[in-house]
Amino acid sequence: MAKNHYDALVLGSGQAGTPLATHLQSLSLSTCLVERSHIAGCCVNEGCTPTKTMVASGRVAYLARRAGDYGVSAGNGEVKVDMQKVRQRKRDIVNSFRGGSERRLKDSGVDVLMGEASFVSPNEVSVKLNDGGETTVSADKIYINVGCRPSRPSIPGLDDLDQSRVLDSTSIQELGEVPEHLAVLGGGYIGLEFAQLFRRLGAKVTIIHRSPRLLSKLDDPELVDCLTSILKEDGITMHLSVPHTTLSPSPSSSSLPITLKTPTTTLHASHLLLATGRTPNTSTLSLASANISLTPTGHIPVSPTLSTTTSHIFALGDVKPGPAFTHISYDDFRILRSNLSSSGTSTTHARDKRVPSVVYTDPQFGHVGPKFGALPRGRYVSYSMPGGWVARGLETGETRGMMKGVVDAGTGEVVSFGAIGVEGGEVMGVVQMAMVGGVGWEGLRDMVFAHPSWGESLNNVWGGERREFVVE
Ligand SMILES: Cc1cc2nc3c(=O)[nH]c(=O)nc-3n(C[C@H](O)[C@H](O)[C@H](O)COP(=O)(O)OP(=O)(O)OC[C@H]3O[C@@H](n4cnc5c(N)ncnc54)[C@H](O)[C@@H]3O)c2cc1C
Ligand SMILES: NC(=O)c1ccc[n+]([C@@H]2O[C@H](COP(=O)([O-])OP(=O)(O)OC[C@H]3O[C@@H](n4cnc5c(N)ncnc54)[C@H](O)[C@@H]3O)[C@@H](O)[C@H]2O)c1
Repeated sequence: MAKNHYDALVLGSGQAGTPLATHLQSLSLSTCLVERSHIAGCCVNEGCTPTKTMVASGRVAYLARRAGDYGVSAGNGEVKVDMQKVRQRKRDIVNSFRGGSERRLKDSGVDVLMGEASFVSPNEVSVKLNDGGETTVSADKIYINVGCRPSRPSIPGLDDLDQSRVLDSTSIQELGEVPEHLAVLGGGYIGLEFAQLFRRLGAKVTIIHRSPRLLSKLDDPELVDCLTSILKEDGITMHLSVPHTTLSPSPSSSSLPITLKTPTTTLHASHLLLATGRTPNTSTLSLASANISLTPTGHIPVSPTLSTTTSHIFALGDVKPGPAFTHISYDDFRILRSNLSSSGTSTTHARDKRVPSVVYTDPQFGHVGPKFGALPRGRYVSYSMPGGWVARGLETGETRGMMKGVVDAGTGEVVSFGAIGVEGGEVMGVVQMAMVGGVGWEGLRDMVFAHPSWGESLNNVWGGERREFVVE
């Protein structure tokens, strides 16, 4: 039975809020968690877990088509996809992951309220309960972990389309059949992962992107261009540098019901995926009642220890500005956990220089370090090596991709690293560890890695194309 006053109140069962709630309760602090939709947040229910589960199906389809390259016969390269089975496999894994989180919360003794939270005052939150009614709870400390939702851009004609064909990153995962022609608006993480997945499952796919290069958040031109050519090789059509698109229903005679017009092209699609970014879930939180104002993008500004302008209220995960990843949200939990103990002096600064990320295309694009355009002033040397130099890649028939390390010319420290490869995320993780441990490029060059592993290529990348440059 829920109480009215708690030591701690957690709003949103995201990647930080769920472990934080159980941790607080384990410290004998009475804790309540409010969640409006489902326990375990976006990552488990509609983000990382389901998408990577579906991407695995796409990879199997890709390999089945290439079976002949390996001397294996698999239906002469003709691959059939049962989308309902792909979806069921995804649903099963999501249910199992969510079930685990629900059990852990229940066992911990945290009070869980399923409903929508909004502030009444700096210490009080009203909860509109999902099964009817409303209640108010108060707490000494409040932790906001409400995440983001897919943005709906304002595009002329969007509202005139048959909305069952207009998809976002959540609804696309519930399709029961493969679209005939998927148009993807936005060439960021979500756009690319779904574009390649549905191409592999059998759809015709076209990406329309605003900027001249895909993946604006990972701006190294050499790496992004490498991944772009791979996606083109996979049969994805791209329209880049498209300043605006207009949409309209196609004439009834057309089998493809969506018409997209850009300044240079007109195309027809069966489905449209909106992958143009995510909006923080702050508009219904009544944050003004807690004396918290928002950034122009609707995020909650925080200090390096994650406190808001109201000192007993903290914000964690995607709802604050900065990189929006599960591992960052979970690290926000770690920072608060550390600071709950008397010796804790943890801040976000420690990780700022070395945020890792992986775009789960195949090959993956793993990256760690600042964006190319955000390298601090200094002298650098970059080393680039094509995937065709990697023994493991040649042996497994997976040479697409490249690796690139950027090194401080004075100290030899690796400043950033990108790996496009089948296990690009794992190789990047090895370099991330080297960066944290102060192992420079020469240490990696001379490290004894097992042969023939992907990691072994870290001996060789420094023999690749070498470029010196200065950031003024
Ligand atoms: C398609 C997709 C794929 C992704 N893939 C990856 C990946 O591979 N790797 C990666 O690191 N990241 C990935 N992400 C991003 C990742 O999912 C998020 O960064 C991660 O979930 C962290 O979110 P969070 O902790 O801020 O909160 P979330 O996980 O977003 O949880 C917030 C919770 O708060 C609830 N909530 C919102 N408002 C209220 C309210 N008023 N009252 C009560 N509850 C509320 C929501 O229902 C939700 O459950 C992906 C995202 C998407 C959409
Ligand atoms: N593998 C992962 O870690 C992973 C996977 C999916 C999502 N995510 C997280 O979720 C976030 C959101 O993903 P996303 O792909 O929606 O956003 P994004 O910001 O990564 O990419 C959206 C892109 O769409 C472009 N765009 C915006 N409006 C447009 C328009 N009208 N026409 C054409 N292009 C337009 C933007 O310029 C931008 O580059 C990611 O940035 C990431 O933090 C992570």
